[in-house]
Amino acid sequence: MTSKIEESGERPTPVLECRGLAAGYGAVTVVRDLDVRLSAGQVLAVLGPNGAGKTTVMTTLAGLLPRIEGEVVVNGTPLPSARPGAANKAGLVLVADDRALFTSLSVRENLQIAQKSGGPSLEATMEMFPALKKRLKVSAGSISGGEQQMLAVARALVQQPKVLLIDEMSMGLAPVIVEELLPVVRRIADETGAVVVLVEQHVHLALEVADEALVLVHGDVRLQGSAAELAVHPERLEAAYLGEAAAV
Ligand SMILES: Nc1ncnc2c1ncn2[C@@H]1O[C@H](COP(=O)(O)OP(=O)(O)OP(=O)(O)O)[C@@H](O)[C@H]1O
Repeated sequence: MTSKIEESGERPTPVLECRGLAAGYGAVTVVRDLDVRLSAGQVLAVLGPNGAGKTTVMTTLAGLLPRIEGEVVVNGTPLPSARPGAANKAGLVLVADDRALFTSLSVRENLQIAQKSGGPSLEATMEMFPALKKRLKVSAGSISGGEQQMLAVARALVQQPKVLLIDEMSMGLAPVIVEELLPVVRRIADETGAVVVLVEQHVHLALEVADEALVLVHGDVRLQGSAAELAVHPERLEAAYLGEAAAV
């Protein structure tokens, strides 16, 4: 069905927009000129070699690092720089690469701490993670790495994110576990309408679930476009990783 906005040719207000974002540490700029425009339910894969600036982008979007330049806009409202509380209130939720779980608390308690009034119930959230549902009473420190990652994502979901930022969910996990987890990311975007920004080292798996992708190299966007296009042109990805500028 075609929406009224599509019929009139207007572009819908993006859920997440970054314009001319520059990020870094103190006077040192490590990411430059990042432009992103994502609508509800879209998944962006942020790719690139070690040290490219991917985590810096995520922490800056979440308001944990001050922006050096540029704007971050959520549902049309510009966010103040370096205000993690304001970013969270606007609907940005970061799943950090260290997962930051309360390991001595149970899985259920980790989720209850994060729950928001009016947010989804634990039961509804657990539908996405049947394996975790069986582990609700177990301490978060005793579940497997894959289950801990599920818990970290579930804990973000109970906060009803408009923008879910997931930094390297596959860190330390076997590829077979990553193959199970990444489709859940697609489901989250499809079923909740959240925008998902995903930093991922498993490039081909990430492109399978993403709508858009960008490749950061030394803080510059070397390639940006449709994930499906990139998936069928691995040579463009290779060129970007090797430092040759290209467009999708
Ligand atoms: N706290 C910090 N202070 C100063 N420089 C930092 C800090 N954290 C990261 N950097 C530098 O910023 C650059 C980008 O780092 P970042 O962690 O964002 O890259 P990344 O793409 O996420 O890498 P990886 O894939 O290895 O996690 C690197 O040169 C790094 O040394």
